[in-house]
Amino acid sequence: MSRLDIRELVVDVPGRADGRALTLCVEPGQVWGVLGPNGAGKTTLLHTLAGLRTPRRGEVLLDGRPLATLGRRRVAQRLGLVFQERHDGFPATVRETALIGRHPWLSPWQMEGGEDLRLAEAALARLDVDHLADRLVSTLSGGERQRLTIATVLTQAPHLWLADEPTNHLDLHHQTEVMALLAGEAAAGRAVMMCLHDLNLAARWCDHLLLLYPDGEACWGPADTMLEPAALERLYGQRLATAWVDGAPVFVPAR
Ligand SMILES: Nc1ncnc2c1ncn2[C@@H]1O[C@H](COP(=O)(O)OP(=O)(O)OP(=O)(O)O)[C@@H](O)[C@H]1O
Repeated sequence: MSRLDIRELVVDVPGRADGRALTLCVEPGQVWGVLGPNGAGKTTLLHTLAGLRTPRRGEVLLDGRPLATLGRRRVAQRLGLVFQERHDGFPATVRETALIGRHPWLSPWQMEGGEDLRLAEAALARLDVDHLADRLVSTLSGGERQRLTIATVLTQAPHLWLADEPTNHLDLHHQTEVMALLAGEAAAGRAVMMCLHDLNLAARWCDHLLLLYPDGEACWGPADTMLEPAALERLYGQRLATAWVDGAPVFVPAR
């Protein structure tokens, strides 16, 4: 299983001072939530951790080796990224799209085999989009498209998930299903880091939290130490009312 070491990392948010450098480890079995208001740098951080953007300072190690020294294929065999934005290059069916998740495991020009297809079909069923397998992606609803994105990363079978708002567009049931899936991945020894706007999903499912402030300040640690109403109110510039339900805090905007 894989771990990500983040050392003295300053992500390159254009026009912003460095703020606090991040030093933390995302370890097998952990579920990290990244919280912060719009523009705080959550997506920029995730893309930096995936090696798609160069940090301003510091480094990211995947299994002890600097990300920058690993080939993209090696990275993609261990690390899966659920993008927030999607740009479909050419017309493809749902099944063909899920199979893209196998590309890091195939040599150039190698066709997908029976086992690849089995993994893709299982992932589509897990995300409840198997009945859409022959449909063109362009015909899907927003929530169906989001579930396909997650099914494609599940087909990729990474050790480490970086997920940018994985519950975007999802109804309540499918939000819960996706959070349970990601928690299950962690329980199976993989690691998860995800950006979330829903504090309550974070409180219920994440065991570690990273709070990113718009000025580049940050704090992180075990979720139960980070879910301080005053810190969260400062994070979002929003007063909150707090209740306890099912053993987890629930945060509601105060009017
Ligand atoms: N290429 C770019 N040029 C200029 N500014 C950029 C560029 N890319 C990102 N930014 C800015 O960097 C900041 C951080 O963006 P980022 O997408 O990481 O925020 P975020 O926390 O994910 O926001 P959201 O919650 O809205 O998704 C934003 O203010 C954004 O406008």
